[in-house]
Amino acid sequence: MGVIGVVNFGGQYNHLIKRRLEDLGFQAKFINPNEPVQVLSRELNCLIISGGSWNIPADIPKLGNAPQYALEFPGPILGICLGHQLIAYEFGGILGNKTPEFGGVRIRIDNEDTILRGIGAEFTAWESHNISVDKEPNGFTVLAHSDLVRVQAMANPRIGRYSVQFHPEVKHTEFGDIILRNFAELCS
Ligand SMILES: NC(=O)CC[C@H](N)C(=O)O
Repeated sequence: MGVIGVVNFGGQYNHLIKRRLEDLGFQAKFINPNEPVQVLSRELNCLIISGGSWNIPADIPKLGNAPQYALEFPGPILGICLGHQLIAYEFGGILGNKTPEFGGVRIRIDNEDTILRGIGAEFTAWESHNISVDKEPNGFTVLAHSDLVRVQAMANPRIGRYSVQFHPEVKHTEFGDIILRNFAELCS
């Protein structure tokens, strides 16, 4: 079984991501975003780039090597919230800041793909963001939307990039464990 690195920007839910993965039987460790991508590539099978207070693109210089991870890490990556926005931005998607969402939001699935497999048509997820992904990058498929935000989840399985705007690690997100497990199963 592979080790999952959780890139830690000090977001309020980061400890939950690690604990949930461990509860599901996977091995996880926190990663300092200043670690060189070459070191991570040797030690880890996959990465989660998680949430934090930084805003993209203004705070990109504060994200250490994470932008490079998004582009160059050889294994699968799951972006959560800030990580979702970072992956979108690095691959050429369009971000906006007109549709903040906080608290429970209804998510509608457009395409199950990998990470949303086994959930059904819709579910309620916990959100905590000001920035949003308004247009997915070329090569990515939109997996889910909400009333306000067109890209709640997206994937490019060919290059192993998956991301969600909401927080699957928070208990208030229905099926959060299924989403984390669907991703973690790609890591062996
Ligand atoms: N929770 C987060 O990761 C927030 C990301 C970003 N700061 C935003 O407001 O959209």
